[in-house]
Amino acid sequence: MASTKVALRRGLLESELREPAMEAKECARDESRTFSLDALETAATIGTGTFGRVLLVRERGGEQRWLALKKMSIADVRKLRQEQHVRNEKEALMEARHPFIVTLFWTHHDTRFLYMLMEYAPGGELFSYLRNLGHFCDSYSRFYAAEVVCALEFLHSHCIVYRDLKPENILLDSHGHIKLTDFGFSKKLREKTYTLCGTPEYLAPEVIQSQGHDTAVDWWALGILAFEMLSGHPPFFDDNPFGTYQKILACRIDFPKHIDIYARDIIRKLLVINRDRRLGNMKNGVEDVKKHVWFKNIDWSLVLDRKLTVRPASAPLSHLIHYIFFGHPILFSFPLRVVIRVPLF
Ligand SMILES: Nc1ncnc2c1ncn2[C@@H]1O[C@H](COP(=O)(O)OP(=O)(O)OP(=O)(O)O)[C@@H](O)[C@H]1O
Repeated sequence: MASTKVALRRGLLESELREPAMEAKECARDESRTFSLDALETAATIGTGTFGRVLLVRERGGEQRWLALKKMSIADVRKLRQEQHVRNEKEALMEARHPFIVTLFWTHHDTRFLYMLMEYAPGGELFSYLRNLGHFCDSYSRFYAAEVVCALEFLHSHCIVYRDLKPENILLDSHGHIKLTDFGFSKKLREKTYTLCGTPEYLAPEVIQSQGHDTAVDWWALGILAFEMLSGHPPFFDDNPFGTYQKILACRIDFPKHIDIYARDIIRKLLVINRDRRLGNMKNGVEDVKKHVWFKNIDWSLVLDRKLTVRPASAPLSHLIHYIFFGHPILFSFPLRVVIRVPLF
């Protein structure tokens, strides 16, 4: 059922923005540090986005640490009316210091560009691994889902709704742990919000129906992500967004046969149209998610310390041999070996 269109990086929805004013003043993210563009040397372009590019940089004569510099054209941001999203991204990332969220060190602007200096995640996007492998096994999916749960728990405790959970926005660090990125659609919630934004396949029903939404949309998106990791495609998909929305609202989930019963159960409980009955959004909040039987072998105290490993039980013999000889978590071995994208020079 996975259409070739799903294999492409999914486009974002344009939201209706009402605040055209550009706020672009310099901001020192780290109290003890400011940076200077002149002191940064560029090694390569990591990738390009809608309004600019992300560069791999490091400080001349400073620590030899690699950093990612997102450079956005002010003209393009204005043309596409994305000022509010840039502002949202900065506001959320400045507040969100967490092991599973990419760290923003510094922001800056000149007459033509806005700059965001961030932690570099050398493993690239989870999306690439997922598309290369087709789908992940139950253990890998649970591993990534557990780290996402911790990141969402943190964001929601700071009243930040993320609104753009998908494999393209989950980067991996050099040890294979996640770093959420792309906070353009995130928002500090003061009350319910109404902006239509996100990626069609990941939109919660209440967003499609413009009912006003809150952090519950991230738990819906976790259900979509878990399904996509386990099956290789999202549960609701069509050739055009309207068809996708109809399928989301119908909420008929066809599970591929290989998906484990506990995984099916948590996905069903996350993909609940009535958000008052959606896992993660009920009285016990995130605890209901953490206590779900799919996560029964997860030691949550290890997750935050980035010490969770994946048991090689369901992995091929080669994984097991690697694990026994090297004592590394399975993440370091084929197939989810993290490809570190630092140029050799
Ligand atoms: N901190 C980072 N470390 C490593 N790679 C990064 C980092 N931030 C972004 N990238 C990569 O750089 C590329 C461009 O990212 P950018 O955020 O500009 O655009 P995008 O998310 O791909 O698209 P858009 O801006 O249109 O949503 C992507 O491939 C992204 O994975």
